[in-house]
Amino acid sequence: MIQDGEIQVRDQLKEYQYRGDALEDLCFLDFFLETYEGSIRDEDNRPTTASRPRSCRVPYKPGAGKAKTCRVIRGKGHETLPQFMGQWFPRNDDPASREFYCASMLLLFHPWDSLSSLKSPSETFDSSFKRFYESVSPRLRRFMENIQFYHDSSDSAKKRADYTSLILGEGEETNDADDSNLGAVSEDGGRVLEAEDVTDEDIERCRLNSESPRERLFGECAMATAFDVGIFSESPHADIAYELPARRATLDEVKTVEEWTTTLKAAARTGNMPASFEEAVDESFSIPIPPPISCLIGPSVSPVLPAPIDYESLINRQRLEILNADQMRAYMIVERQLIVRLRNENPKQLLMLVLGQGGTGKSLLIDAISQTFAELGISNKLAKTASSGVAASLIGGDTLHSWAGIPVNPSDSRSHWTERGNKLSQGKRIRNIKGKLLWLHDELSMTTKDHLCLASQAIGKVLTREPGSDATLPFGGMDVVLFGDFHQFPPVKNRTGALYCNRPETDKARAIIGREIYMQFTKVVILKEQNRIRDPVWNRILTRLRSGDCEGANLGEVRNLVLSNEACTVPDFDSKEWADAILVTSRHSVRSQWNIAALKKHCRTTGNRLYVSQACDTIGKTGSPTTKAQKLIIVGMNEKKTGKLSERVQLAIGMKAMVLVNIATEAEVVNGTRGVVSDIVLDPREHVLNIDDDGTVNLRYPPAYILFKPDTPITMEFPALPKGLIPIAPSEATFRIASPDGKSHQIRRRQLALTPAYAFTDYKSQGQTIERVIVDLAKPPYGELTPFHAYVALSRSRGRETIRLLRSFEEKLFTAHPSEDLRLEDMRLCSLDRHTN
Ligand SMILES: Nc1ncnc2c1ncn2[C@@H]1O[C@H](COP(=O)(O)OP(=O)(O)OP(=O)(O)O)[C@@H](O)[C@H]1O
Repeated sequence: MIQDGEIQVRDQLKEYQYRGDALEDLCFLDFFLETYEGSIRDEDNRPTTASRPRSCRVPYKPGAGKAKTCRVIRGKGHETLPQFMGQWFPRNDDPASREFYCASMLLLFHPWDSLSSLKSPSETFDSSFKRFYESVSPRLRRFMENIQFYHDSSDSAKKRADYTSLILGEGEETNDADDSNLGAVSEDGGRVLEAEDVTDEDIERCRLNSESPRERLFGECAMATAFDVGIFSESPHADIAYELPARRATLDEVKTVEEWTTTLKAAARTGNMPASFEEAVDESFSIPIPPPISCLIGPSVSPVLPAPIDYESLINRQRLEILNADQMRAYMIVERQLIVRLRNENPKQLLMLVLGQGGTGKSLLIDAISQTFAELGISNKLAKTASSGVAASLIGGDTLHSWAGIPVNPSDSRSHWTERGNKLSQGKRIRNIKGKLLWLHDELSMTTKDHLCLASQAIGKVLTREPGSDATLPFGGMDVVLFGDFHQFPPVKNRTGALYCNRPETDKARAIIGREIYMQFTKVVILKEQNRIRDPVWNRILTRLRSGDCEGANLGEVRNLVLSNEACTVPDFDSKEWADAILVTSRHSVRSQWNIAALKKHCRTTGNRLYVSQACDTIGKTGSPTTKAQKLIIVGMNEKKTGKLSERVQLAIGMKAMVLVNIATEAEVVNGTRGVVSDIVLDPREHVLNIDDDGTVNLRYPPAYILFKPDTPITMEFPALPKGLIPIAPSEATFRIASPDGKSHQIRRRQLALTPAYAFTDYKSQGQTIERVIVDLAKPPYGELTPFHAYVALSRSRGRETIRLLRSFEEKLFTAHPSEDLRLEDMRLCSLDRHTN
């Protein structure tokens, strides 16, 4: 410090030792927390003010060498954060440093004048500390516990870092031959993770800690609000008469389900969906293409032309009456184009955008176009995709990546990306694209410039082999209609990748080409009539939210829907309408905790049992069970690294569920399909059931199969099963883990690819109409919440009667425009819309 113009070395030990008598009872830590050094002279002469009483000052004792300064006692609310320089304090559980630890604690927390007063000459620091500790205040005791907590936390973090460092990066060779090596000694002689180091408690702790504490807390706070407002309640289990546990499958049944699964997988691969199981097992099965139309597509070399077909008369005009003016405008552009194509009249390629707010009927229009293809008998000539699995399942399509066989990060370093990849994916791409007349793609807002370029390359590549294609045109000349709403989610983790972002200086070649292709979509129809939202006030709020123009009155209306606000009309969450309400949240932590609570509520009210399906993990080709050390590594892994199959899946009969993989076909039961679990049949090995006091059945193996009833009825039927039900057996995935000895191990996991569907993340909610929705827009612990999140979540239901917000929100979600690029693009698109007919 500088005193009287000179640099003085501060001696905090001396300052403490020479503290005035009034501060005698302060320990070393409190001395610095509760007092600071001030000047005697200046402060004493200063007049007091009514709002700020003069601080209490205590002079140092003589000998401190501080005649001009004193200690000033800090006022209320004036807090200090001490910073301890150098190494952290010793730990309390290491005998080797015990005396040092006790001396340090006494020095810090026991008031002293000289070091010799901390203990008598005959005793140890340990015994003096023990005496002191018995009478110390709870506050100081907590400080000591926190000092030790630092050591406990760093031990756990180190242990976890050791374990997680074992998780293997991609692309390494597997070594299934030697899977018992986890306890080996590494080449440099260091000891590696021993299986017996790990206990069941370690595994459970790791499972609980797989989420960050802040994320978990965020979820717990959401749940606390949900319990407070009566969405959930903790009722005792004792009075509930649960159903008898599910039956076990017979071996014959297991065999049958295996056959079904194999057949469904094969059907999904070919894209040819049989109408019945019998048809599927018939090897000669294939979708019949109606001869009159298919023979007209492609070059017509036959000298004898069949009589022209009146295509218009084959289309049911009555069903189109539902379409409003803009929907009809867009529909007719597509129909006219299709008929000209079918007549082989070489029309100009159609590249059209159909845009519109959530609920303006884009999906309905896609459905109307699909039905026209069906009525003309050419459903196999229509391709439908979306950016996400859920949106794809809503329109009966596939994800763009899966349909066009686009790898995650395609590179053209050695050869063009379309020429690489295994035969299976190349073959699938050809089957999907070949012969298509029209490609409809939904959820445009999440499609990047890169995606559009890649899709154009994939389609162009396949069509080069087709007569009538034009390699100089994007998509090889195929007609394309893109659907969406740019005010919904932009591309994940790549906002500037959105089609409306023009970044020629920074974009790479592929994005620049994608943007060029996008600019060729000059036919634009904007759907304006709102069909989902029936509440004009809510519609106005959402329209303003899209451009960040909400005002005080709008915000007031939204606040009135926050369940914890007094002005909010809290619905009866046990009523028929609200019992099925779905939560939309930005965070997985809230989603997963909500799903568990909702499933328990379902079980309590219906008497259906809760089952916990534990994934069956085995090691590579040997099939031996995983060791505890391996289990510890695996429970800490993100689901993205375990083939998207969860370690545990909660299940109950009657549960609302969502399928997480493409199970039955590319068009019927796919990733994102929602429905209800109508039966659970256990694995035949499940002899002795492990049932908790609350009736929960902890399964040792995933069930042999469940019966699933999709919300959208399926056409396929299975022998001996009621119509509309589909059996779902556990899916399989393989992934790798590594041990520190450099050996890697392939883990094979069997688990049901299913999740309870009482809560969705906002990304998964995009495109869905949800009759009753509870939206969570609270500021998350990490990352940001944008107006896109708010708009997507709040536009899922019909109005103020059917929407509630769980917690309060930040106003800027409603008052900031989501993107300047989008504001400019909106103007350009409006102008194109006016000129499209
Ligand atoms: N012309 C119409 N007449 C009556 N109802 C309609 C019409 N168009 C759409 N709907 C209904 O409005 C609701 C929303 O339609 P749809 O899901 O097609 O909207 P969307 O534009 O695809 O929404 P999102 O952007 O959220 O996916 C649906 O229940 C649909 O049946």
